[in-house]
Amino acid sequence: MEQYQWILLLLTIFMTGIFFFYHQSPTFSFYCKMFLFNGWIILMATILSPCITLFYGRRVENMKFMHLSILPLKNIYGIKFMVQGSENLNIKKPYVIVSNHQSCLDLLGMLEVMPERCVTIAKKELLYMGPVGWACWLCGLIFIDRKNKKSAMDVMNRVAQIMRQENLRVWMYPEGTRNPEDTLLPFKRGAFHLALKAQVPIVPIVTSSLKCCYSYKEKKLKPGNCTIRILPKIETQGLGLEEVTALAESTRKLMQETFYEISEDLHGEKEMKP
Ligand SMILES: CCCCCCCCCCCCCCCCC(=O)SCCNC(=O)CCNC(=O)[C@H](O)C(C)(C)COP(=O)(O)OP(=O)(O)OC[C@H]1O[C@@H](n2cnc3c(N)ncnc32)[C@H](O)[C@@H]1OP(=O)(O)O
Ligand SMILES: CCCCCCCC/C=C\CCCCCCCC(=O)OC[C@@H](O)COP(=O)(O)O
Repeated sequence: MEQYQWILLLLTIFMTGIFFFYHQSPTFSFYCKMFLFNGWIILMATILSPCITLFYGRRVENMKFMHLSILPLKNIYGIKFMVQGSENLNIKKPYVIVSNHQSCLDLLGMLEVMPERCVTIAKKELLYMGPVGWACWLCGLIFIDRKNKKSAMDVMNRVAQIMRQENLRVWMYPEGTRNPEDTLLPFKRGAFHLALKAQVPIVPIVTSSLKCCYSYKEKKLKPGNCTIRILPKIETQGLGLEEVTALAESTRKLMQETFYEISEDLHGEKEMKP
């Protein structure tokens, strides 16, 4: 046999193996789906980043490229978002969005409802993910070093200074990390310091439990319907910095109640856990 025929034969055996295992093992099919999910993001970032650098440079408007390139993932994986309360985002001025963070699927939900001129606060590690980090930087994401609290706070304080000047909305995950459980983690205070310092409102956005579509523990990724509820803004004008903790607590309580209310598999769950 010629060399290329050997290669074709090996490739066919390899693909048949993948096909076989994909249907035999749920764990293997989960990893295949995750590979495709991350692979798609890396591919899009690799193709688009050089073009965006060349034509636009770093600007918050590039977020629409992220939106367009990530959109197909929603259809590929059959994840449907029902959005409630969109009218609550009809605010012309800057504001801080606080949202719960369950898994990588939150990226799809975030892009589904993200208003114009909105940047996300993200962990610094994302910046080192090659083309993905480059794409995030081009879209204006703001990176914080969670291990270096002082520098993280400095960055946040600078954001507070510029968000009114630049008319920016800021998207934050106050839990500070992904949390697949049904009880929200205690809120970090960065988002609330930001809103109070810039004297802008807070808009809480809650995504219902994603367990119907995704669970890393159970190695599950399947089509499903989720609800995203945008709550009315919480005004911060006139509030002092001494009220940060109370504001963070009351916002968390409101979001936890909303989470139980909109998560179908948690209906009836009323008890508030600490
Ligand atoms: C174009 C093509 C595209 C294709 C490719 C697409 C790529 C797609 C990729 C997209 C990626 C999407 C991005 C998603 C990423 C999401 C994340 O990374 S989430 C993780 C990062 N985010 C956060 O961690 C935010 C939340 N954290 C905080 O807000 C924190 O408060 C903190 C600012 C990091 C500080 O940390 P820490 O000290 O642990 O925080 P606290 O416990 O809250 O505070 C302790 C203490 O300090 C006071 N304080 C907090 N902030 C301030 C401040 N700014 N100024 C003054 N004081 C502050 C706080 O009050 C506490 O004091 P106290 O006395 O105890 O009350
Ligand atoms: C040339 C070097 C190539 C490096 C390749 C790196 C591979 C990167 C793979 C896929 C990139 C997909 C990025 C998806 C981003 C999803 C956002 C997200 O969910 O971030 C997690 C963060 O909110 C919280 O982090 P932790 O829960 O604290 O952890």
